[in-house]
Amino acid sequence: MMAQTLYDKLWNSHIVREEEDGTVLLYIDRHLVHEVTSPQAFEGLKLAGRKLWRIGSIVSTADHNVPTGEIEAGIQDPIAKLQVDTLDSNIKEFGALAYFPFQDAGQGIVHVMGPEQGATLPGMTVVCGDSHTSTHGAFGALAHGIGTSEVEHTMATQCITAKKSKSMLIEVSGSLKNGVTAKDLALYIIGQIGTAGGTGYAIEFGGEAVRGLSMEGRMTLCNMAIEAGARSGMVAVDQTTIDYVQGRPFAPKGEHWDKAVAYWRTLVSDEGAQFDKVYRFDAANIEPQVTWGTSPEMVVDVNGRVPDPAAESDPVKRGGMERALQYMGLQAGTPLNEIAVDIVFIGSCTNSRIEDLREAAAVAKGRSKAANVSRVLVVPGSGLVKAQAEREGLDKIFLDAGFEWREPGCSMCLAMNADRLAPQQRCASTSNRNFEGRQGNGGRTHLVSPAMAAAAAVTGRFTDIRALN
Ligand SMILES: CC(C)[C@H](C(=O)O)[C@@H](O)C(=O)O
Ligand code: SF4
Repeated sequence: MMAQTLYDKLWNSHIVREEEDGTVLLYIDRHLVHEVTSPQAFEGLKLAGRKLWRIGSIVSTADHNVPTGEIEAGIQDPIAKLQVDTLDSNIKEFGALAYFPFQDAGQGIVHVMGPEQGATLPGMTVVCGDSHTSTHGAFGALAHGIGTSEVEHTMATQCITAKKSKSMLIEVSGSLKNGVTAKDLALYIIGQIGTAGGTGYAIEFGGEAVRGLSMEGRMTLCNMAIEAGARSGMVAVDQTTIDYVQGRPFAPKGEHWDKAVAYWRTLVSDEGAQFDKVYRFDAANIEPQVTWGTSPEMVVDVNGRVPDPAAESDPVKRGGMERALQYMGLQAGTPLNEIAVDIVFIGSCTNSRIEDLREAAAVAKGRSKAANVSRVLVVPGSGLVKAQAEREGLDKIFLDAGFEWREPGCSMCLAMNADRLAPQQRCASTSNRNFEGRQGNGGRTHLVSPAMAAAAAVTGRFTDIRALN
């Protein structure tokens, strides 16, 4: 048999039917559901008098609209409240394998909750009406976002219609330097291949530097595959994957576990498998990254400078850079480490897992928020992450440093709840998108790793984390 990629294996094992033009009905194992993209889908089922095809595939939580401050008081914003209440009543009516509603101990950002519950498993097809579903590919799963009509289609039939993407391998050799994290790797890759670099491809991340990442790091990397233009990113299964999954609530148990592990170990690209495109990078060239513009590809090393549009020969790119500098309130040539920040946000499905919080806390420990920084929000990705962090005393470290310790949710990652930037406020953020207005109208977002965000919080400007050690 021909050598297969991991993507080939995941794809082939889920084909229900294939048309001559290559369109496939693809079986979906796990359907993650949040409050923003599910109301119309449930409404469609109701109108057609349909039920869920497989209740046991649905795992749900509320995340985008939930407040992260005083949650005992409930949701103040009527539109947000309606959306979250609608999810409650839909799940009550239709059922689910598991539901973690607002104020539940297991509630959290859907892409943090799924893996930590063992609801995301190797070999699965995972969908959600959310572009960052690519996160779950870290488990050797085929995972991507779907639109609301596909959410309804999946609910009704357990399938989506799809066409196979081209395959891309991004191989990173060597080991990441001290202070350089999966987030820096993700930003670096996007800086190199661009936000359209992965368009039309399913990306497999491999090589020594990727093998060396924890599951949290792999999730951060696959989370940002969508910012590189690819709907899905994935990492082959290895012992790190299996160790992470073992013992989680929805992971297989007993003899099922042994059988599952034997299968999961086959979820790697075969020796000699062919990819449509291959990129190779060396981890030794990667420094801590900071975005300077309004797209994740507008990124430089922390010790670099804001680039000069005049040096760009492509007029379209030059125009984009000029506009970005104006929006961001920056001058070409300014050293990144002289840019002062107003707000710091540590959270989002990119970087709100326990390891991210540990990395931020290691920087915050014994230090305090700089005087020019008005707020530092630390937002755990889920209730379970929050509880774990509190067991480790991380909350105290943050509070002692003058940071805010908040309740789980998407929070300031996007302006859909009460946590937002005011116009022109400059934010060091561990999230994944720095588009105009993403964190609030007129807000200025710089994407960084958790350690770099904490370093910006305590020094008041972008600072090479290694200069603090
Ligand atoms: C609201 C949701 C549909 C959206 C997405 O698809 O990604 C959001 O999570 C985001 O990050 O912009
Ligand atoms: S944390 Fe941000 S990127 Fe992730 S699902 Fe929520 S809004 Fe989207």
